[in-house]
Amino acid sequence: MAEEVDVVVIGMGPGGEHVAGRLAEAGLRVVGVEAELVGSECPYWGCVPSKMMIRAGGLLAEARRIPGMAGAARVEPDWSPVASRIRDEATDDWNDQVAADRFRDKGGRLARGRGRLTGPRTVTVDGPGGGVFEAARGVVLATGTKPQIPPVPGLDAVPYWTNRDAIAATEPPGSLLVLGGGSIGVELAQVYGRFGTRVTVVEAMGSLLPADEPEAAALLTEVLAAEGITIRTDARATAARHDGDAFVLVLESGEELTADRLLVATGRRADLRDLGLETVGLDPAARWVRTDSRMRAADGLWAAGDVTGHGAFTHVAMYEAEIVAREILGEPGPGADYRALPRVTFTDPEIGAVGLTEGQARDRGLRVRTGLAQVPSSARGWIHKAGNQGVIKLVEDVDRGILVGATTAGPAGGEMLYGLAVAVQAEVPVETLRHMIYAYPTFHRGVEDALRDLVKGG
Ligand SMILES: Cc1cc2nc3c(=O)[nH]c(=O)nc-3n(C[C@H](O)[C@H](O)[C@H](O)COP(=O)(O)OP(=O)(O)OC[C@H]3O[C@@H](n4cnc5c(N)ncnc54)[C@H](O)[C@@H]3O)c2cc1C
Ligand SMILES: NC(=O)c1ccc[n+]([C@@H]2O[C@H](COP(=O)([O-])OP(=O)(O)OC[C@H]3O[C@@H](n4cnc5c(N)ncnc54)[C@H](O)[C@@H]3O)[C@@H](O)[C@H]2O)c1
Repeated sequence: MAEEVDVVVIGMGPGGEHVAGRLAEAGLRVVGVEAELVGSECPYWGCVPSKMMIRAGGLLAEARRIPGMAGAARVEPDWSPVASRIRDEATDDWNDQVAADRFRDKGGRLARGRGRLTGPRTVTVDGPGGGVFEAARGVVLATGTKPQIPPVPGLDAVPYWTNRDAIAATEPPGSLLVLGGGSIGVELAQVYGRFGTRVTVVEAMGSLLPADEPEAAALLTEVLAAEGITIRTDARATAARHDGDAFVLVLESGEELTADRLLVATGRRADLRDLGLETVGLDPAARWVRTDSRMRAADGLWAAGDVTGHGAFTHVAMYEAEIVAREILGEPGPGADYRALPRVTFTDPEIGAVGLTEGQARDRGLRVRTGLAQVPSSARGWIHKAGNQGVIKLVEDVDRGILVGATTAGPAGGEMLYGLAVAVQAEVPVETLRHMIYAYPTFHRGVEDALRDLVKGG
């Protein structure tokens, strides 16, 4: 016999946790289904512990900048406080009791196990908290993503790391090969490098962070190389093996790269095969669960987070989850709008970006004007000196006279982004941006320089 509830949420990562908690607090009968840990990737193996690692690596880098600026400093990296902080403060030793209790305190019911659709508004959960649930209002899919492992011959037979192993490591490896120079690859490469690991990043495309502005990617490449990281772009691995203690990646050129560990960070993908999507008329072989702007995937079925393919970020998961919550509760509010989607890669320099890159804007047929400013040339960048590398790039849709994208790379690059995200979202005219006051001497005052360059270039 199926048990009747109001809503079943499959997957309790940041997206599922948000929508399930909101609906339970509103008094609905909500079942949250989770196969692993409530909270999932972000707090246990992603954003939070990786940013703790980055904070620690940043402290080392700042200390190394003291000579010539503030005296002398001897830096002795020690991974143990980082590992302890991740174990004790971030993850409770990968125990989700606090998160599970938080959901129950809101009135939700947690079903531990693997959920799948077995018909419209029907979910079967296999596991200790299992059962069959009829969801009167509907079902929310928030099942996230998993690492995408490329089909490199031999890779499936070697004990490579994914982000989970790199986050849970109790000591830094002597050497590390990082396959993939995207966000995970560059963030973790820099951290481990700062703790003394000899790091090589192998990226298939022509640059690191290939989805970002080339100016930002070039800057990051220069900084990482200066820190001693080896970067191989346009590099395709044709084989992988594990010889005794060492991992070997064979490149197309025949060159062999060797290290103590191999981290695979080549993107993430949704796994829709076992979710029973065919029982509601959707394609289980699809790459993502496609939704309308109200996050509706089918009648009585919504999706939120990584699984929708709009950007694998916690802020996207929570944004979409909030739309689903409003839809189910009948609350007014706008549908999803990704024009000003912000993203920050937390390297040093941080790479902030919002909206379209120049390339994306041109591909859409927009008439584009760009403006560029170098952070070291700004008053604050010059004052900052050591570690001041950065660049600000603006992308204008000339016909509308508004910014459609921006990149802010530099110290506090992620924080510099905020004003530009508002400008893109609210379509603030470039003329207005040019004639406002930028506090002196902030890093974001460099935006004024980039605006000047934009107008000059036009
Ligand atoms: C190393 C790393 C660093 C990151 N850093 C950042 C960052 O700084 N900022 C940022 O915004 N994002 C960051 N991200 C991305 C962020 O973690 C994800 O975008 C976010 O976790 C997505 O949330 P979600 O709810 O969509 O899915 P997930 O967090 O993937 O959660 C999905 C949950 O669903 C469960 N599940 C799946 N299928 C089933 C099923 N059939 N039944 C029951 N349960 C199921 C899974 O067990 C999982 O717990 C990072 C990711 C990684 C890996
Ligand atoms: N700061 C953040 O917000 C943050 C941090 C980490 C991760 N994330 C999220 O997690 C997602 C996954 O991160 P990711 O770094 O794994 O993916 P990614 O898509 O950012 O980068 C993957 C990289 O691997 C490269 N690649 C793919 N196949 C390859 C191969 N066979 N050989 C060499 N290179 C190959 C790609 O060209 C790409 O540059 C990100 O897209 C992002 O949305 C966000």
